[in-house]
Amino acid sequence: MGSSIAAGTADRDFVVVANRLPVDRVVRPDGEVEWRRSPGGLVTALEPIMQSRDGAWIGWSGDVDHAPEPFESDGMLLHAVPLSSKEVARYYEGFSNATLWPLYHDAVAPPEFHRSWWDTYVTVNRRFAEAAAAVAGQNAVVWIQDYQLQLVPAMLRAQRPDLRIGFFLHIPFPPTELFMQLPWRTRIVEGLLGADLIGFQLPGGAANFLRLARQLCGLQPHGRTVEVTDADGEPRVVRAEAFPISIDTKGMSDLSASPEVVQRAKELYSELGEPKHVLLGVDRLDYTKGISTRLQAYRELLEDSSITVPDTVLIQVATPSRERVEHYKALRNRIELQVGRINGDFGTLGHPAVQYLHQSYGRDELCALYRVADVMLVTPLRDGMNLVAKEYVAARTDHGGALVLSEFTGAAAELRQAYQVNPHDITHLKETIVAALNQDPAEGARRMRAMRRHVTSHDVNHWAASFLDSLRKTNA
Ligand SMILES: Nc1nc2c(ncn2[C@@H]2O[C@H](COP(=O)(O)OP(=O)(O)O)[C@@H](O)[C@H]2O)c(=O)[nH]1
Ligand SMILES: O=P(O)(O)OC[C@H]1O[C@H](O[C@H]2O[C@H](CO)[C@@H](O)[C@H](O)[C@H]2O)[C@H](O)[C@@H](O)[C@@H]1O
Repeated sequence: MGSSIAAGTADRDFVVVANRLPVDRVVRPDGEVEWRRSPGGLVTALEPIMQSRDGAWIGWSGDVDHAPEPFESDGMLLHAVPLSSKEVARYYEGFSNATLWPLYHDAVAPPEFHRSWWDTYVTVNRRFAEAAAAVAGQNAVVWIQDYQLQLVPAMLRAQRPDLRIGFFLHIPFPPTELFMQLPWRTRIVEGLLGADLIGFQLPGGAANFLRLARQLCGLQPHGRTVEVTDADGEPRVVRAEAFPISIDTKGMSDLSASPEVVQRAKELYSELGEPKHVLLGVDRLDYTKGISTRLQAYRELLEDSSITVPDTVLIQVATPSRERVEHYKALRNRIELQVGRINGDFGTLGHPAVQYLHQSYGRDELCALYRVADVMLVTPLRDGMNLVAKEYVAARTDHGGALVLSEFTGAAAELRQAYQVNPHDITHLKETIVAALNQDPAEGARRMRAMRRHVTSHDVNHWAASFLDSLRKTNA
């Protein structure tokens, strides 16, 4: 897919800058390289805008030391930013995923601070900013995504003051007490202030940011805005606001109601031995997702015979993630030890208590799993949003199932009818799982209908449109 074109033509009206390109490199059996679109809400929402507005997407291809020439794909220009293996280690695995990621998630794992990682983060952010400056046309809209690229807004503005610049943070923005640990805290806040609009998942993130703009940069916030002075001496307004991200709700509902997925769900249920209760977890194997506490609660329910095997099974899909980062390696060992012990202690021949899958699944299979699960366990210790929770709701076109949802996810602010829980409180987590397993079907359907109404009216298109509308009005 896609054809190679000349680089460096600054003519694009709408440019997305993200750590990753929305395509995966696939080597066909004949050795030919093909770029296949990776499924994801962000690209689904932005594709129509890209196509109607001459769009470009700038990102890393996931390859080391090699980037394809810019190429057109599905109506947008894909512009790959190259990263060397040292840069992947320091910018991506290091500063992004071993410094910022844990720090921004309540320091549930200790963040590491290394000056060499920071230096590489600056270098790589500059490379992304230069790529955006080279691609964006006069007065174009540039939308930068996420914590890997927090310096890009200011770097880009310095080169291209004509641009309208938006930034969206997909993960939580931490309380000031935690953020202040970061040796480069002022540089990050200044980097973000290069945007006209900074979007957060929750209002609390925006409030934390504005507090830091006062504390670290001496600025005076007024409501949701703060005024800065640019290099040319001109004043500019920066707006910080919440835009909770969502999913392609219709796409997920339609897929779930398709005859293939309905049939696959029946097969899965039969393959599982038609248990009375199916519980499900779907997460990247990440320490923020609370997989360990979830397993502990499940173990204790088996210990006190609140549930039994083979009447009950827990399916845990743990998608491989950031596998070279130390905390992730340690987490995998811990989780797999826990799963092994539960199965050793409570499984029966042919009926494990936990079906653990350290694999990535196709979208259809994931959707069939959502349909089969009586109880969906979403128990992160901290999560920016958690799209899995919203996908489960969208997939339950039958109004069946129950969602157990950590109050420390962004999704909890919207999915009020879920069985909300503090995952640190194992006793309450156990009680909540039992309540969800034994819910009255009419009450369950009422909850599910209400949540479905919300994700239908607040889908990913609504998210993108609200952000871009607010960006258009800021400094208009
Ligand atoms: N196709 C596929 N998607 C997955 C798999 N595991 C997780 N996902 C998707 O990855 C996304 C995870 O988003 P979210 O819950 O917000 O957590 P994040 O991993 O921190 O971004 C959801 O859209 C999931 O459906 C998998 O095995 N296969
Ligand atoms: O690119 P990876 O390092 O493999 O990580 C995958 C993505 O994880 C993070 O997701 C976040 O964004 C979701 C959508 O807004 C949100 O629901 C979730 O709570 C966040 O954790 C990360 O922010 C992305 O940049 C990564 O691509």
